[in-house]
Amino acid sequence: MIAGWLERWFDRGELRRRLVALILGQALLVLALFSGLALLALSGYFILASGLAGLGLIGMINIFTPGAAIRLAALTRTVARYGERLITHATTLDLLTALRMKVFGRLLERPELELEGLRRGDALSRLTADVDTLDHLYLGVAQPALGVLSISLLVATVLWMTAPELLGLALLPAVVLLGLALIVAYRGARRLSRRQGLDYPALRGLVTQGLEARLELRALGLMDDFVERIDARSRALIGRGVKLARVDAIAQGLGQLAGLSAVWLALCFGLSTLGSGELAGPMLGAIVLGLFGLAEAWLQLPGAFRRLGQSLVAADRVQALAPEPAKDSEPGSLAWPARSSIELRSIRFAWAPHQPPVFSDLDLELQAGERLALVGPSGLGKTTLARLILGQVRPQRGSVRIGGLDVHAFDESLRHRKMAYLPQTPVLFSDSLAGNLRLARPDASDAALHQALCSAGLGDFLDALPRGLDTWLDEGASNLSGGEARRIAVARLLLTEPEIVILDEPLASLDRDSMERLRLGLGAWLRGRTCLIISHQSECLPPVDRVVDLAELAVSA
Ligand SMILES: Nc1ncnc2c1ncn2[C@@H]1O[C@H](COP(=O)(O)OP(=O)(O)OP(=O)(O)O)[C@@H](O)[C@H]1O
Repeated sequence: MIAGWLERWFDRGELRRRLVALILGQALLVLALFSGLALLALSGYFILASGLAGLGLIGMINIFTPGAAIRLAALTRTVARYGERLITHATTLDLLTALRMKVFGRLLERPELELEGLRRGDALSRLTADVDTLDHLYLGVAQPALGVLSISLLVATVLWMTAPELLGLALLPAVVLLGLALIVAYRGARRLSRRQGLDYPALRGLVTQGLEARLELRALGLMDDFVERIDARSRALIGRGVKLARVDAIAQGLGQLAGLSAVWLALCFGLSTLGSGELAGPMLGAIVLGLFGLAEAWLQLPGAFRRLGQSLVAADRVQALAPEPAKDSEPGSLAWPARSSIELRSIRFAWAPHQPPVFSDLDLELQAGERLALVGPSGLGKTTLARLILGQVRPQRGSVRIGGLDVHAFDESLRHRKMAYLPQTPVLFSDSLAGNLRLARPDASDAALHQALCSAGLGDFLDALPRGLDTWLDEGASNLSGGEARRIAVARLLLTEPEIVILDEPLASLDRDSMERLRLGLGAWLRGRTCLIISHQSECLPPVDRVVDLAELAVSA
């Protein structure tokens, strides 16, 4: 299971490079566990032998060899444990770093539309948490499980050689009980973690929504109801946490019972056979304390199996959010055509199979360098059309061609460089004004930024800012008016050099004066570029060659 998952994310070379470290770490862990066990067994032997010799029940004993062996075991345990931690933690962190890079790399390969969904759905923070959970998979699950299995086999072999009857009478029942503890831990954690994984984002989403809509909720008198909903969700989440803790406690209890039952059973049956001379007293002491050491090691297992359940749920989610890219989705590698005309032919597009199509048979053509205004009432599909041209979504039928070539044949980064898009609600980052503008052109001089702001009609606005280009913009540009934020986004666009420009409501929320200034600035910049301007009304547009009403286009289609 774990091996299959690892192979899906890492190629054999990457795994082989880390394999030596992983094997060395595992060997050191087994050595540390074995030394701990030997320490207890030897102590048991030594204490009983000394006691019996003191009572005169056995003859002289050698105290030097067991004493030296105890010191050696204690020293080995400490050094092996230190080395194991050092090696395995470094390797696991290294693997996790590589995994993170791969997961986020794959995410970036997903279509933009899906990424939008991820951002909204809080999926990214869940993904980060899930990748972090995966460090348990080796450190908290595979490694202790293999280590404990190794020393359990070792103890079974020693018992088989020294007191074979204890194998069936003491060890076997304890192993059955331990198996039960592991099943409880694994199944309980898997079931509850899956639900918890859904509850956390739902609660976070609800709290964020509540914070964003707090003024509306207050105005409508719905705040108490909303708080009650958050409360109910968090109570459900806490309830699941309590259940998980209960499962954990039951599994730990069963695990402890398994270990201690091995000790007690070995003691009882061992004592009963002492008289028959099958087992010497000091040897029984070694076995009982050795089993005590094994019981201690077994205590790690229920926790490891609980983490296995949680990690596998996390692994499934990571796999689902960042699946392997389909083999046929190789990015195109065509060069950009000399003439950037746009041609949409017989387009049928629906957002989802069960939804009515936005377009059922749409044709539209823009000559290279032409400036077209697309007008029409809200909800008719103007933005959808822009996204089809940008290649963000694919039509179910028909083709979108740029310069005669399919838009998806171009590499995505080339498309981003050659096609600029001003969305209806552009995003500004919490950064300085200059930082926001330089996203479009990192090497732009202050003079270029100043010029872009003036062309967007923000010359006076900039002059009035005490800190000028260094002015800080709050998250979501909340310290700006809607019109200012929109024009800053336009200024950012003016710093780019695209062949095709799509502007979604560029002059919305502006007064007549600002609109006039922006029309002039945009008009000069758009010269020579193929341009599609989307608007509700045919008035208030930058100068265009042609106006097309989408309502007529869609009806005539
Ligand atoms: N991401 C999406 N997922 C599902 N449906 C969508 C999505 N975006 C838009 N739609 C639907 O597609 C239809 C066209 O929407 P679109 O935003 O393209 O219209 P519009 O003409 O640009 O509207 P407006 O002028 O109000 O921006 C609408 O019915 C809308 O609900």
